Amino acid sequence: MIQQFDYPLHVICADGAIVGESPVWSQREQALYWVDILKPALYRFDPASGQRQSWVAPASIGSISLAKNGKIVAALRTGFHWFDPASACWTLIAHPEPHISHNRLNDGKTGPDGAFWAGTMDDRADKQACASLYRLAPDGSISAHGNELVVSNGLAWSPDGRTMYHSDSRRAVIYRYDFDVANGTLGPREVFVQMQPEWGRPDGGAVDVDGCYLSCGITAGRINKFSPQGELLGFIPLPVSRPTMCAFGGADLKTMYVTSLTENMKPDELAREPLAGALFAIDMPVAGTPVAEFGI
Ligand SMILES: O=C1O[C@H](CS(=O)(=O)O)[C@@H](O)[C@H](O)[C@H]1O
Repeated sequence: MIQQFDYPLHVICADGAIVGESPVWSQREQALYWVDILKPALYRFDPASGQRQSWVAPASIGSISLAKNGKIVAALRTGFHWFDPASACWTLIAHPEPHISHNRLNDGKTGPDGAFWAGTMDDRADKQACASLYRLAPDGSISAHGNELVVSNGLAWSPDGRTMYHSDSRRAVIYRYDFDVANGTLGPREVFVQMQPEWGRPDGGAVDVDGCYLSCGITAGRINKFSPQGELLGFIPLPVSRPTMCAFGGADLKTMYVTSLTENMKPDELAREPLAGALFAIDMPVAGTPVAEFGI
């Protein structure tokens, strides 16, 4: 039986982001970072003080990861970059696809191997399967781990680090791979979930301490909760139709932050959804699995 989970939901920021994405919780700072891909901008929110900061990014910013050196790794359209919040400087690390001008880097996350995993997406309206998944190692080298994707998305790892989840939003499929933490390598790709239309397309995801995969169902206005076996257990309804990514935060990792978008929404849809593009916080009964920081 599929359950509806009505957990308390709070609006953190209702600025109408173009494409809000990549919420990342900093345990060290007890603060949340996230991006608006197309603005393009990086944000920081301190729940204790309510204070917000923002930085303009030099190109579309698909995702970010915190790094062990206190900086941020960013997946910009122009390649992987370092961002130093202290100096507000962006520095190129490497570009995986300088030859494909219509692609941009999209969803990304640091895995339990300490590397930043991020994939690309076809940014054209008529999307083709020309995107790939990349691993940026702490030494700055890049390796490819899958191609013929349309919109790479949904990266997350199981609590023991031995399973990696990854989706292709436009193929409406979530994959799972055995993950070798010591070597940062993947086993064969397996279908974890083939989405039903009413569940939405699979956007960003996160894993809780029970090993359940929570996936933003973009266009369906919900977060789908899947068991470690890929069974739909239920969903969290949202006041917006296009949630983009979720991440656990708070001192106990029991706050789920959720970003959303307004891109390509028609005026009547925007009128019906005054919170489109907002950042939300949901009080969760089960804590999330901590996300690793980039580096060794
Ligand atoms: O991560 C993203 O995913 C969405 C998914 S979809 O292509 O709409 O299915 C996309 O809208 C967004 O631009 C992108 O950043």
